[in-house]
Amino acid sequence: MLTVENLSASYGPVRALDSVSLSAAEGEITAVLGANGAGKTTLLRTISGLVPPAGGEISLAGRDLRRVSTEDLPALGLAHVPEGRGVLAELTVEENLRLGALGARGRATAADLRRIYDLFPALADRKNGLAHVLSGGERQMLVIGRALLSRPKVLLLDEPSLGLAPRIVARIFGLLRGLVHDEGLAVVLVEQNARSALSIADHGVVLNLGQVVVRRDAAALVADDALRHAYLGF
Ligand SMILES: Nc1ncnc2c1ncn2[C@@H]1O[C@H](COP(=O)(O)OP(=O)(O)OP(=O)(O)O)[C@@H](O)[C@H]1O
Repeated sequence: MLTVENLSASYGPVRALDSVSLSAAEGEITAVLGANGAGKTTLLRTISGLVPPAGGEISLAGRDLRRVSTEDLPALGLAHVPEGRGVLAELTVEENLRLGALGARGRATAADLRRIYDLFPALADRKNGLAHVLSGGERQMLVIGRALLSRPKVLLLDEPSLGLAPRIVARIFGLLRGLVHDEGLAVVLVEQNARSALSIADHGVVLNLGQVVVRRDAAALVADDALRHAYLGF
């Protein structure tokens, strides 16, 4: 569904991505792992057109994304949930969700909203409350739910586990796994929490200094003690 080939990107003299190749298939989660500064966020931002590529190719269902502007991506089926759980704090939970449909499809229908509330019942309980009262885990559910309202084919998720208790991470990742399985979504999951990410991922790609240093099935990566210790810290 999403294919990235030999993608490079720089910030001035800093080469943050160096010829990175990766793909994300329908119904699968590709985890992108690596230390601080490895280039994970830059990879997602370059796919989304927020950082201009210095070279390489990006295609979504065969279409060249380098020629598509960022604001047109939701309509083509690409949703990006950046790090930081940005919600509009003074809007209600439901108003925040409705924003997710706007860029891609116009107005959210009652059925669209019901689908998100079925997936994340905690949001249904708070739908008329202001987003600023949500816990960190609920905010993460809200930004994922908002992205899903555009009915993406590919979902880019940047560090969804950051700062959340392990129990909440397990719950959100479990929901994500179910969603990918049921709806055939292709997910690129950027995480520093390699252990949790690999517990739900199909494939793992490790970045180091902007380059892919390991690419394995998730289970094989977890089973390889030497790789795990060298790159993943668990
Ligand atoms: N806006 C920027 N301007 C200049 N350099 C940047 C900028 N953003 C990132 N970098 C540099 O690019 C490299 C890759 O950073 P990036 O944020 O993509 O890594 P990361 O793997 O996502 O790390 P983190 O987990 O800390 O977000 C680092 O050397 C970083 O310092």
